[in-house]
Amino acid sequence: MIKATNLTKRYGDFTAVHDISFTARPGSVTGFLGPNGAGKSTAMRMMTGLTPPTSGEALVLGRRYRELPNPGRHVGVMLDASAQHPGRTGREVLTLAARTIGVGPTAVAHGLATVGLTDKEAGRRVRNYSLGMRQRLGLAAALIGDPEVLILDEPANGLDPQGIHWMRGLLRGFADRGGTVLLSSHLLSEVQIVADELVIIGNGRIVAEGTVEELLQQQGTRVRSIDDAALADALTRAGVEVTSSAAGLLAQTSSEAVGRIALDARIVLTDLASGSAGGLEELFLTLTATESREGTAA
Ligand SMILES: Nc1ncnc2c1ncn2[C@@H]1O[C@H](COP(=O)(O)OP(=O)(O)OP(=O)(O)O)[C@@H](O)[C@H]1O
Repeated sequence: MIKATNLTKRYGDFTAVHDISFTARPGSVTGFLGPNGAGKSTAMRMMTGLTPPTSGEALVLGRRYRELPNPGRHVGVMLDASAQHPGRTGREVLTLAARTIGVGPTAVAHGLATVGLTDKEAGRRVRNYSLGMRQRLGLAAALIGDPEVLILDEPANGLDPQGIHWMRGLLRGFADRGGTVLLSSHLLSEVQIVADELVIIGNGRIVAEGTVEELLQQQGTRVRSIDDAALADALTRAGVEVTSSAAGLLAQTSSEAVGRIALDARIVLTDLASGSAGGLEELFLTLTATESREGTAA
């Protein structure tokens, strides 16, 4: 697993990562989500021993990354897919990665097959790769040591919808076999379809975390019924805060509580869902609004 405890990084008087603590667990895909400049890459660099924290610590499989014996056999890392040597072929990049951590050449063919790069593509120089192909190659390099943990910075960047769907299957399978996955993105849509748990970061701080369902529940419950006025009345009488909009009623309680109150009032529900009409997108924008460039400029 990955455990960050009070992880902080300061550059002069600028704090890029401020006191973040979270755990990414085996068997689940944890999405690290935040707008540009939120501190995701800096946090991942600290987790993989590339940047020393100013304070706090990040442990991977119970140790600091640099203290892991042959870390490539335990932790697959992809921080910058475009950093691969442009003059080498994909196969050369993977062969070098395999040699560095001491795995045999069969791992190269297996890695290429896993990420769907053909023999012909593997023979081309990386400078001629599309961004999506580089991401696939980066993933193959991260997976080559058969690690238990994956730390991936913006792995879906440059992938087309089919590519994102494919990556989701790959990471899901990895997690289902007991692996731990931490992946970052600035796009909710990318993370939402892949991740079980979300850690949302804005301006270096964690602003929300939990499963998609838990985060949606924080926004309340969206409900429609055959008589919204009567339902709003019943909810208010039960002490639940209710607001009305074109999308129906938004009740500040769980969907179970709304269902029970409607049952008691004998009102038929026609629609019941966690979260506001804007869903997680609205939550993400609200939580990170004051932290993002647009929020700061406004
Ligand atoms: N070496 C450095 N020196 C000074 N500031 C830095 C350094 N590295 C990162 N920062 C700053 O820290 C902040 C967080 O950057 P980081 O790259 O971690 O963000 P990010 O969430 O990964 O963003 P993006 O989605 O754009 O990749 C930014 O304001 C960045 O300019």
